[in-house]
Amino acid sequence: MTIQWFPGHMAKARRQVTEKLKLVDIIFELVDARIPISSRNPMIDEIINQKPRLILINKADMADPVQTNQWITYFEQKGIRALAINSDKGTGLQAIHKVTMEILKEKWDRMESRGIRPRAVRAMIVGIPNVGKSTLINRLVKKNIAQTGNRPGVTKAQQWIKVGKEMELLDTPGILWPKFEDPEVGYRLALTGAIKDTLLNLQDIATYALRFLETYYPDRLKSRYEIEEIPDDLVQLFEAIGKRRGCLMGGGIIDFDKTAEVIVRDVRNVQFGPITFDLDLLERPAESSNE
Ligand SMILES: Nc1nc2c(ncn2[C@@H]2O[C@H](COP(=O)(O)OP(=O)(O)OP(=O)(O)O)[C@@H](O)[C@H]2O)c(=O)[nH]1
Repeated sequence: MTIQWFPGHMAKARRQVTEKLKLVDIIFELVDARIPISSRNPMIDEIINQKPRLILINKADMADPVQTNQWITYFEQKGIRALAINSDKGTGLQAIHKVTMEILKEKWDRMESRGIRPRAVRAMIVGIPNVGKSTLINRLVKKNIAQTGNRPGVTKAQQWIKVGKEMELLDTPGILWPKFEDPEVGYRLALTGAIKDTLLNLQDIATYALRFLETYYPDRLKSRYEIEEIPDDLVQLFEAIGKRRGCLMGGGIIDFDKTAEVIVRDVRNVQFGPITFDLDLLERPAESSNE
């Protein structure tokens, strides 16, 4: 899905999530394991207010597992439970219900002490575009409900999807916008496929990826493109990769656009192995004042 986030659209998205909040006991906030902070909505705390929440760090198969564990600790130190999952394969999903019941224990105990019979937990998934919301819903219900229930122009009541006997999910997830203001975050969103390529210059995105790989994963960069030494000069690096990958125009001149495309595609297709891009955001003042 392609979304342009105009202020009006943001207000509408926010309103839709806020309206549904009162229907659920808990929010499942889906983030991308490669960018657990950059893939969060900047106003999420304000939007979901005091509602209990579980952060689901999705696409864990594409991220560095050591980093993912550190992110889980990070969130838990802030008092938010977090789980690493892979919605594509269904890994880690079994723990969702158990942890949800731990989060909601007090509320459930209170209900029980007032003689209210235990009922299924009601939950809603929220997250930025492409983070895997529909995949997760489909996995949880093991059917292809999420997409088919979402035809435009079809007026429908709020639908609940049963996940086992003990949980019910809203069939439409809440789509929230990512942080746009920070260019670094923008590149990371582009590299993980959360925003359209046309929003940023492809050569800039590729340059960002190369610099990142050079800094944190130089061996993976060298081995992917069979380069002995990474040249300091960016043009030379592009040329070396372009030559290796046959990105040439007439006369043997390197096609920089094509080379950029190859690099970005390789990152998205995990050709450099699992990578976490949010390595250095833990101490950002903007983030800590947000939480
Ligand atoms: N490798 C991997 N891919 C995943 C995982 N979860 C989702 N995907 C892929 O990510 C892409 C986006 O998934 P969707 O479920 O369509 O994401 P969404 O959040 O519903 O997207 P919007 O409808 O744009 O809001 C798809 O190609 C999925 O197959 C995961 O855990 N691992």
